[in-house]
Amino acid sequence: MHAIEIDRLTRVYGSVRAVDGVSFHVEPGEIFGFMGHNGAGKTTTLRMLLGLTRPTSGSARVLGHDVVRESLEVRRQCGFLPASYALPAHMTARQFLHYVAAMFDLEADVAEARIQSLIQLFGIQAAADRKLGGFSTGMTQKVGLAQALINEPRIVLLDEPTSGLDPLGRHELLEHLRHLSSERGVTVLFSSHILSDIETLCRRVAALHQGRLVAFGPIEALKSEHRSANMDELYLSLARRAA
Ligand SMILES: Nc1ncnc2c1ncn2[C@@H]1O[C@H](COP(=O)(O)OP(=O)(O)OP(=O)(O)O)[C@@H](O)[C@H]1O
Repeated sequence: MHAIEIDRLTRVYGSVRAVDGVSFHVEPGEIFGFMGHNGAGKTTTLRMLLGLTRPTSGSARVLGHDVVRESLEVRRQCGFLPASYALPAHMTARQFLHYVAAMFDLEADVAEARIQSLIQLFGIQAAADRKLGGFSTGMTQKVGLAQALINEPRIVLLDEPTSGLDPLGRHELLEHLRHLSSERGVTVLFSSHILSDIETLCRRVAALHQGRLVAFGPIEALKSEHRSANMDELYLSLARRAA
């Protein structure tokens, strides 16, 4: 069974085909790159996978569950880091993580243990009891990733997780994702327009351009097929062919 299976998924907004007949699949435990420039349809696809946006047509399954009919089960097994969201400035990181744990109905002692280990995993012990309002972008991303892992998801969907991070923050985040995949077998769908991050982290990708799938497969094979030396060249070549 594929971890994620998308079949002719489509979402139309008026005259805009935000996602247009997209099909691809993601294997369990892989870090899969989902690439495309602004407006390509990445966020809309992720939202459909989580049951937050209803497909106009087509279907998708996450761990075998239909994303429309079984969206609660899908959300129970997924972690999600949205592209941008406002953390509650008045809460501390620890309070916020407890709040998210309560939404997943975690028992108090289970929540406590998980929060403690996530705080350690992301190295935010010193800031855990400070208010989120004063957190830097990098610290905010760490808390965002910690909340996405609170339910010990088998799949994490990350929407532009490295944008706004400095090189050290980016390096640390990519290391965390590698650890999740290799040590815990978590499947990571890594959506980004920062193609170098995708190249560093992922073996296989799907590329969207104006809502349509323009490539799917191993990066190395795509690069040689399109005679591209790097990811930017590859994406430009794919986009030109699609135009
Ligand atoms: N709720 C909505 N109403 C109308 N149009 C929308 C809506 N959501 C997305 N769109 C349109 O769908 C297209 C795809 O948007 P989407 O946010 O999925 O792209 P993206 O690849 O995530 O881009 P970005 O990297 O800029 O976030 C865009 O043209 C966008 O304007």
